[in-house]
Amino acid sequence: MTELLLVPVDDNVVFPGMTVVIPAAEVGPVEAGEQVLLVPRHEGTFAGVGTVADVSERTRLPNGVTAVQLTGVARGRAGSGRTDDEGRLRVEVTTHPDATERDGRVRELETTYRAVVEEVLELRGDDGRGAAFLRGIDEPGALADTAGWAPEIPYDEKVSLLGTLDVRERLELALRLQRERLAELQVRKSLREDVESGAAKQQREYVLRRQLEAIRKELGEGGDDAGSGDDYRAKIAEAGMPDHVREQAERELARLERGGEQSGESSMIRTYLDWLLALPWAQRSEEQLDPGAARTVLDADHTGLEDVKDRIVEYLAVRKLRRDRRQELGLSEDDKKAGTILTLVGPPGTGKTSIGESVARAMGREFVRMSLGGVRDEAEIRGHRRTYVGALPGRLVRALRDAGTMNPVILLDEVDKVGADWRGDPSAALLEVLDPAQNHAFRDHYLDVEIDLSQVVFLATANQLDTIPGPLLDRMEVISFDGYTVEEKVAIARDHLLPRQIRGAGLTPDDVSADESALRLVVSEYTRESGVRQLDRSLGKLTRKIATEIASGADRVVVDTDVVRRHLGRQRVFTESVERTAVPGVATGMAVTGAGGDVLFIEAAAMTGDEGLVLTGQLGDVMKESARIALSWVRSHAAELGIAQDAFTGRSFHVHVPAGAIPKDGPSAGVTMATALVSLLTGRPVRHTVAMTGELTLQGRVLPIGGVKQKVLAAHAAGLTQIVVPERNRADLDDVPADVAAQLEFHPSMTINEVLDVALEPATDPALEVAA
Ligand SMILES: Nc1ncnc2c1ncn2[C@@H]1O[C@H](COP(=O)(O)OP(=O)(O)OP(=O)(O)O)[C@@H](O)[C@H]1O
Repeated sequence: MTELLLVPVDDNVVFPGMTVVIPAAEVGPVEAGEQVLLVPRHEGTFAGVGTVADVSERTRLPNGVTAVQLTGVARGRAGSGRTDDEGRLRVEVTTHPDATERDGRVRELETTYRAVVEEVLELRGDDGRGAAFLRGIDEPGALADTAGWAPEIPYDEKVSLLGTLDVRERLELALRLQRERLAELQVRKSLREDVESGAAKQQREYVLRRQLEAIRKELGEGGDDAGSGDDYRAKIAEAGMPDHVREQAERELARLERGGEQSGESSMIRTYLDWLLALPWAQRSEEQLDPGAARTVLDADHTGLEDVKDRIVEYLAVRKLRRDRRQELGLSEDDKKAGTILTLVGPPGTGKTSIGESVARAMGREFVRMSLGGVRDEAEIRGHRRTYVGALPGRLVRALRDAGTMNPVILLDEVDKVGADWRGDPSAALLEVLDPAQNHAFRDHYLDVEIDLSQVVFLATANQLDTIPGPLLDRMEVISFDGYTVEEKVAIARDHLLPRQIRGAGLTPDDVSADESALRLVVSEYTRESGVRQLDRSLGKLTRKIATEIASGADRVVVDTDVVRRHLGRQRVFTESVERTAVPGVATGMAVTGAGGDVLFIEAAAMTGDEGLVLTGQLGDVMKESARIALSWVRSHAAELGIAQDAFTGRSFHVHVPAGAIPKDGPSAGVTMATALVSLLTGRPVRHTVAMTGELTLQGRVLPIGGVKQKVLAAHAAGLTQIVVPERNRADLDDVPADVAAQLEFHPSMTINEVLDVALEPATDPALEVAA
């Protein structure tokens, strides 16, 4: 214990490691090389812990005062004291150097502390010196003490920090203080930015307005003619608005005129009036509902899709009868039979959007497409209130503006991709829009007037049903698009896609013609899809190449299989199953993925290990369960399957489903997984002509699944001919087009044993069975 001169430091805290300069008169009689105890003091009250400091030198400050430079060394606590001859207080001091051991928690605190302080430094516009200083500090206690430098941290907190002798506690405290400091800095920064951007915007607007005035003057237009009150008055009078809307418009106009041009509100009022005027209040298309004529239009635009067209024509016929016989049927004026909306569901590129367009054409109405993909916010449908900065009307109002009539066909595209989050549920807004009891008085938040949507025909499209919100689905009448057969695709290419591509490439039918075998080649070897998107793209590529030939002087090109191969290059889609199923352990399944029907190859492998089952390929929980069921069933029937019981001991099994082919309905891969495992364990390869689907139970029963038609079409397109489906899906096979069904052999199965009988090559060599 040593006796040191006590030097009070008023309202300031000097930490070990800090250097301060204090007027010599306040310090007292000390020489370089001596030590003193610096103790923080506030309104006469001393802090409990101070800092032992080295006196390094005396300097003369620019103002002539002599000062002493002191550097903090360690924490120190004052014990008993006495007043010396010169009236100075000298105290017994116990020093408390920092303990240096570091445990995991301290290390963790250090890392977090550094990260937080770096962020603080960045916000404060550190030039790198602060960061370098921080890096130079190695001891955890000293690191915590760096909080003592922060000007934003109040005296009391600094005193507590100095008084915290335990290094870990000190770090915890320092971290809390720095976090608070960071939060405060962040708030200040965003406030500053808000103010700046607001001011910049206003300034910009002001400058632009001044320029506009100058330009008008230059043009001799004087004042502000365009968009003036009179101008609006005339437009409002002509717009044919319903009374309540016109009154609202006039009220706003009066506000505009009262406020004068310079008022900050005027541009907002103008924008609002422009939007009100943009709606086609008085415009209607004369509706045609002749079913025969409609059918002609639908047939002209689309090949195939007979069921779809039938359903649409029925819908139109019902609509027409209800309209014409409203009185006889005792229907109210409101009843438009718009309660259900036709929803076209199916894989991409199957013509859902384009048939929607045809429906509009058939009904003699305008068509607008309103994409709902990724809409999460109710305000996107219904607009933002005008009080919201940058407010705009919602998509419905914009759709009506784009349509130019109040009775268009509006296609709600991708209803299955509507999401909801904290900003509100867009599907609730949609429900209101679609509800005939409410939609004659739809209120957009921005326009804030009632808009009559009851004349609009709504259609919807979706890739899948399962993600459509339930209450919406209740209102929908679903029409499924299951994808096209090879022959249908060829016909679509010949009648629609190719002629359009030919025109698009600047060619005429005199320049090019294509034979059917060439189109079939493009369909089957260059595309793999349920719809016709890739097909359209491939034909586009082909016609562009031909256009180049014609432009370079060629006479006329007849597209045959050679031309296709020359222009489209190597074939893209292989009939893979022959190759893939050549080895035991691979089975061909059928699935419906987000892109429609597809075939997938499920692979099984075994290795030494005790992990039981390993699954790879981004499988959902349901698929993982299917795989477990498959393995359990195979194990429990090993003997009858001719699998040695020890085939399972000390071995792990690995089931892989290639990415990109993950079925939407997880359980339908059950039989395929079991077949792959049995194939692996018996060494019997799966027949390369067989494709299968079905849910498997632990008892080995095969349960029905969905999407039969889509799956069968995909298997057919992939060149498979033996199709295994659950017995209870037998009825669904009627949906498969007859020309496709004629080329396939179906095997409805009740049990997995029946599946295996069809799927596996016979056991050839008994030795193989054991070897696996
Ligand atoms: N049966 C058909 N007859 C003629 N053309 C078709 C047919 N089916 C699709 N098409 C054409 O294929 C293209 C893709 O169709 P469309 O964009 O309507 O698909 P979609 O089902 O709406 O796809 P998505 O779900 O991705 O929106 C369009 O150019 C469309 O005209």
